[in-house]
Amino acid sequence: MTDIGVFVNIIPSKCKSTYEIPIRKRSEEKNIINKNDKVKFLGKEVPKMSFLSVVWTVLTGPHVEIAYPIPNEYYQSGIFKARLGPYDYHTIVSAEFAKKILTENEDTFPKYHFGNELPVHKFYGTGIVFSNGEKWRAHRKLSNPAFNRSLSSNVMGEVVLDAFKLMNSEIHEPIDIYELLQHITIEVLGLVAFGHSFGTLKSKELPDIVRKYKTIMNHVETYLLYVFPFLNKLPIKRNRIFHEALKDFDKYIYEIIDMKRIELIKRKKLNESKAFEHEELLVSMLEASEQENIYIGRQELRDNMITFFSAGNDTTSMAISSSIYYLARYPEMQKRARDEVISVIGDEVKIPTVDKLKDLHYLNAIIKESLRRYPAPLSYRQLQKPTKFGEYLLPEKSIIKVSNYGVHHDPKYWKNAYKFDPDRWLSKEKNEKTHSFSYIPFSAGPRNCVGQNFSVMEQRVILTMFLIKYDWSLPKNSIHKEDLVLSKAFLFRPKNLKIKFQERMNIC
Ligand code: HEM
Repeated sequence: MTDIGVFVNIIPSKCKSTYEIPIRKRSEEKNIINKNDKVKFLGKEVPKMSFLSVVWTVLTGPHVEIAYPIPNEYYQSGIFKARLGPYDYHTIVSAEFAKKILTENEDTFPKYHFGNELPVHKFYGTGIVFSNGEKWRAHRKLSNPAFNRSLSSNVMGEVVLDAFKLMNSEIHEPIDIYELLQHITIEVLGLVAFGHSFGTLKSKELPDIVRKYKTIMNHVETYLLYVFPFLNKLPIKRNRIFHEALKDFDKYIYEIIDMKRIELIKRKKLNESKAFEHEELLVSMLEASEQENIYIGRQELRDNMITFFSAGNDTTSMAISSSIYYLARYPEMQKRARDEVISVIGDEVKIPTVDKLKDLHYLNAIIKESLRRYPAPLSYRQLQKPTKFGEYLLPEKSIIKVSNYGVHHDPKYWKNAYKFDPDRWLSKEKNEKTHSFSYIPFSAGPRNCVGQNFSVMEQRVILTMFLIKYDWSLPKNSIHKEDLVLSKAFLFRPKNLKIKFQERMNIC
């Protein structure tokens, strides 16, 4: 941390700022002075997080907006900025501003392109999450039908039954629930995306390829590598281990892709259709690319498969972990959720059907509330033109982050915003003070989450089966007694969250 000066915002703090922007047809804007082919926008300066607060949040927490609680000043402006390394990041916490960014045409506010040297780019490449324009539209066209065809509560349920076997052999000790859920979701995604079992639940010992994946993710999520990009270029051990793990992981994924392509060609020759109730994502995308006449190359398939695999596992694991955590912390909620599950599904450990899952109103409220408290903080965009947010005018190229976490805790729309309260989703008044964009865990608009139905189904299946099979609680010495403590990763995840499970006595 010697190069602390990188944090310092060189723009002097004053109440008015002046931006010089090449002329466009924007004469309707206020505060414009025409001058020699240039216009000057005199906008009020967006509130800036102090240097010390930024340093503190980077060192102690996962994200700058998680200054807890978010200061009211930022809710009044709806936007604030923080200097991270070489750039100013503008964070939106207003539902109205989020709506503006998310619902406009996807080309007006495209995804921010993280530098090619950054680990996020090296791992995800230019698949659906990070591409823009025509390339993104082609990916999305192939992904939508593929996701609809790959939903299967049976695959998810079978994996949970395997997890129970592993849990029962270790039930005398509190279990790291996030880690277990990661193994469950990796296994589900392996089967759903590639028709491939990674074997994460066969034994406590993790398969080598999954350990490599974790090494990669650990590196990709290291915040300091984004704040100080030069670190990525240093010939240090950490970077070398990352590149080696990435090479091995890629080789593994390419082998699966090649195998599936051959399988598909063989099936075509024999004129066979698969006898499964669902189709693997990879195969569905290959089929859709033929039907739509959209060519998808080997590397693009790799980028998308890796994206689905990764986007789907940490996010869903966090969502279920926080539900399990709150149910451990509030036993009366756990009992109410279990009573509901038993009354709708019965007291037998079995895979629930999709129809029944929809009738679990209280459980669904728990899932919604968990996603409100801890959504996946992802959406980075870059302005292609000067854009007004209320009284603030931001220049072209500004980097914008839509903080769904911030929006989800705005006191304008959420009473006791930091309280976990599933009943807020069931009460009649719930819609009185809301805004259509005050709840956006899966983002919204054209670039919303393509896997949201998949994830919600997975959360429902896993929580339902856990509620029938086990009672659970926080160990006496838990660091999470007062609140969920988060690790310093890029995405939200709990820090060492151990849960004590006990098999219920009266289940069939
Ligand atoms: C609780 C679980 C999940 C949450 C909270 C979540 C959240 C999000 C959010 C906020 C975005 C927008 C990102 C942005 O604007 O940069 C997104 C996009 C995306 N998500 Fe999810 N997600 C979840 C599960 C999944 C699953 C299970 C998959 C796939 C298996 C998935 C695949 C994707 C993809 C491919 C995109 C990019 C869509 C596009 O750009 O067109 N997500 N997700």
